[in-house]
Amino acid sequence: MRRGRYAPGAAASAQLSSSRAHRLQPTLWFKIALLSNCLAGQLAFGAFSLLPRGTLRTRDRCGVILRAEHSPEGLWSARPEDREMTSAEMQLRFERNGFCHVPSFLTVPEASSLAQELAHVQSLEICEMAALQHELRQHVAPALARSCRTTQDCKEMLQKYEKSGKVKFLQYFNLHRHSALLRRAALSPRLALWAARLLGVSQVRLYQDALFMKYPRHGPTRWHSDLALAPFDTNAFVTVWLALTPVPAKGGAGLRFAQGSHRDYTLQYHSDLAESYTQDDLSSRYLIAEGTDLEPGDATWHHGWTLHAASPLDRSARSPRVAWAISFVASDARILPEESLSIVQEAEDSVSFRPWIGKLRPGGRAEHAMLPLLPVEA
Ligand SMILES: O=C(O)CCC(=O)C(=O)O
Ligand SMILES: [Fe+2]
Repeated sequence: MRRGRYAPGAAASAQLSSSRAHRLQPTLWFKIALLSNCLAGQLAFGAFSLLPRGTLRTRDRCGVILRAEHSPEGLWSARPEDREMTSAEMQLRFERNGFCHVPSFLTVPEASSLAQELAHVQSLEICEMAALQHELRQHVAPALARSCRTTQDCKEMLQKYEKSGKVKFLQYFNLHRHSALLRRAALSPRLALWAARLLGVSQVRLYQDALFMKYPRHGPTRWHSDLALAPFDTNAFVTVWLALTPVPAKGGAGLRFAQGSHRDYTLQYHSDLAESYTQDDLSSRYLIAEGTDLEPGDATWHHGWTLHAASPLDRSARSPRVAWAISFVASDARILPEESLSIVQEAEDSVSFRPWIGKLRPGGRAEHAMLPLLPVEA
C-alpha cells in the first residue's frame, strides 16, 4: 500500500499556454515578505500596507477562525480564461496524465499578497511550533517533539536530524484556519471551478492546505500519493500546488509526476514498488514528468492518486522554495471504513484531520464544518 511520502521522472506535462507579459519583477515581493519574516517576525509585516485594497488583514495571533465564509467576488474569482483552460480537452488530458501545469494561475498581485499573508501566518509562534513539532514527531521521536518548549529549542533539535536527509521540508498545515484571507483564497471560486472540472464532479470540499518550505539543507520529497494519507473513501481528490518563489526546472525542487500512476490499478497487486517507500526510480513503470520552470503564481495540479516527488534544492540556493498546496475532495465523498481509517490515522498527515475525524462515522458521508463546501460554478 502507498502510505507515507516515499520515493521516482520526462514527459508530456499538460502545458497550457498563457501570456507572461505582466510578470514584471514578480519575485521582489516574495523576497521582501520572506526576508522580513526571517529578520523581524511579525513586526516585519507592516508591509501589509502594500496589500491591494479589499484584501483582509489576518489576526495578530493564530486564533482559529471557525466561521464558514465563501469568497466574495473579486478574490480569485473565476476568470474567462479559467473557463477556457478547463476545457473538455484539458479535462481529458488531466484524466489521462494525472497532473497538469498552469502558468499564471495567480496574477502577480494575487501571488504577492498571498505570499505576504502566508509569511505572516507561518511566523506566528503557534504555527511555527506546530510545524517544527510535526517534523520532530515524524522523523525523530514523539517524546522529543513534546519536550521542546520553544521554537528555538525545536529548531536546534531538528537541525541534528536535518543532516540525515530525513527532513524533506517544513510543513505548515491548515493555515487557512488562522487567516480570513487564506480562508477566502482556499474557498475561492477560481479554485472551486478548477478542482470540480478536473475531477469531473459538481462540487468539492476543502480538505486541507499546507505550506511547504523546502530549504537547501533538506532531503528529497519521496514518491507518494496524497490520497494514501487522507481519510476518504473516494477517487475524487485533487491538489493544487502554488509556487510562491521562482522554481527553476533544475535544482529548484518543483514536483515530478509519474504519468498515469493515478490509474495504475495493478500497482498494488503486481509491483514491488507499491511496498517500497525508498524507491527512487520509478522510470521502469512510468513516464516521469520532470518539473518545468515555474514563476510565483504558476500552479501544478495533481490527482490524489498520482505519484509525485521532488528532489532536494540545489545546494547553492540561498533561500527556501515556498509553495502553498490546497487539497479538495468531491462533496459526496465518504470516510474510510474503520480498518483503513485506523491505518491513515497512523500516517503523517493525520494531524490535519484530527480536529474533526472523531466526529464522523467510518463509512459515513464526509460532512463537517471543517470540510467546507466551495461555491458551485455559476
Ligand atoms: O512541496 C513538496 O515538496 C511536496 C508537496 C506535496 O507533496 C503535495 O503538494 O502534495
Ligand atoms: Fe503530496
